[in-house]
Amino acid sequence: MAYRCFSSVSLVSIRRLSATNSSMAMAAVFHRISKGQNCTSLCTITNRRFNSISCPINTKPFKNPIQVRSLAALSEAAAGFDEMVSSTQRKYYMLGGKGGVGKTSCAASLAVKFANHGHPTIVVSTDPAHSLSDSFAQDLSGGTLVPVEGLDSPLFALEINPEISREEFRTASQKSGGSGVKDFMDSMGLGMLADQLGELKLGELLDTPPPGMDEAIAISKVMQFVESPEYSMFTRIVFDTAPTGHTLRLLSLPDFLDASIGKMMKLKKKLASATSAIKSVFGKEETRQDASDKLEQLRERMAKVRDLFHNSNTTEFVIVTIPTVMAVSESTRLLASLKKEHVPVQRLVVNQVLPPSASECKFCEMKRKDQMRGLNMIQNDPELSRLRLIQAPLVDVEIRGVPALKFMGDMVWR
Ligand SMILES: Nc1ncnc2c1ncn2[C@@H]1O[C@H](COP(=O)(O)OP(=O)(O)OP(=O)(O)O)[C@@H](O)[C@H]1O
Repeated sequence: MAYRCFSSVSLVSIRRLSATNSSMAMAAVFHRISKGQNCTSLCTITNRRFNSISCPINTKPFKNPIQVRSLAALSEAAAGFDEMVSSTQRKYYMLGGKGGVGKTSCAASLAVKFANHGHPTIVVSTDPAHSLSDSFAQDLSGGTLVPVEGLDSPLFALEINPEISREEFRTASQKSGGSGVKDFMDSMGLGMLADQLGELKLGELLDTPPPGMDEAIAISKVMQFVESPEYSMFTRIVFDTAPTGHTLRLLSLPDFLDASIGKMMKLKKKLASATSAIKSVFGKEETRQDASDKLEQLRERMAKVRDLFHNSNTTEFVIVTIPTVMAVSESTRLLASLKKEHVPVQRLVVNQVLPPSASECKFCEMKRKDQMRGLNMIQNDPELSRLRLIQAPLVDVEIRGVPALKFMGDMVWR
């Protein structure tokens, strides 16, 4: 049986073209793709056989031309990248959505595009299960800013190590009034104050942190970087966030942590007189002061994170989804929660949409129908349909490495 790839877009060919730096040829390929020509014409341009997704040849035309039109109409919606790139003021973009829909690919491709448009950019992963390194096909781990190779403009990546950040927080809290101080106060016969500490349930908080706490700490860590004068040159910060559940909890966490840390600080002041007698004996005042400063800094940063989430002049949350009923339903819930938290949202990326094709096999036909259901849900949802819809086609190989991300960025962020 003869086989032909069903996807109109081939990264295999694009990689080859980008390796020869033939952006004109890439533009020609993409032009043909966007005109809905099938893979045969793309193969002709690139003179390359596809070897990824394939299905039996079936030259049947579409049964339902409305479906094609509807997909095409969606693809005409542009991201409004000009607006995203225009200001030289620092902007934060947070990309989030259901697991596996393409958040990292979209975030990384946006960061590459910003960098290529003259914005020194940082792309940050706050997902404890990082995939930035995989997406860029480079080792970006280590919890510090790492330059991304393969671009002419400055792009740095940061994968926050939640374990290390949590440990820092735990140490600071324990030194400044957490369970370490509780034991200490107990041993000094100050049981009443120790009970007050117990009420804060700090031990519990630190030993079994609520989901999302890693993220909140991660973001506060990012603030540490972005506030530092050394990094003031960066004008675009793109966050690749964890799947929806984490993100939602994260949004309410700055308030929660601010309150918890606030309680700790208050208590710290109450304890000041009691500890002043002790400190001379133990000579640990300096350490406690350091820890206390650290906690105060964390609190200030949390307040900044909270403000940042809500400032539509500087921040935008971009929802990423795929055209399936499950993913769209989750996007609806995410948007509702973001609205409730007053987080600015303007754009919805619908990723992995089957590109138009002149011929159709049974599998593609079924898949396209299925995707139409998801797309219709978006169009009929009063809230989601108000967003700027951006379509990203399904490509036939994994999106990995800078050339592939550049290609994706040019498709999505237009
Ligand atoms: N438009 C696309 N066409 C083809 N493959 C894609 C597309 N977008 C993403 N992918 C692939 O899907 C997989 C998941 O993508 P990605 O890691 O970006 O998703 P994610 O939402 O960040 O996942 P997670 O929730 O696990 O962090 C990757 O292998 C990626 O290359």
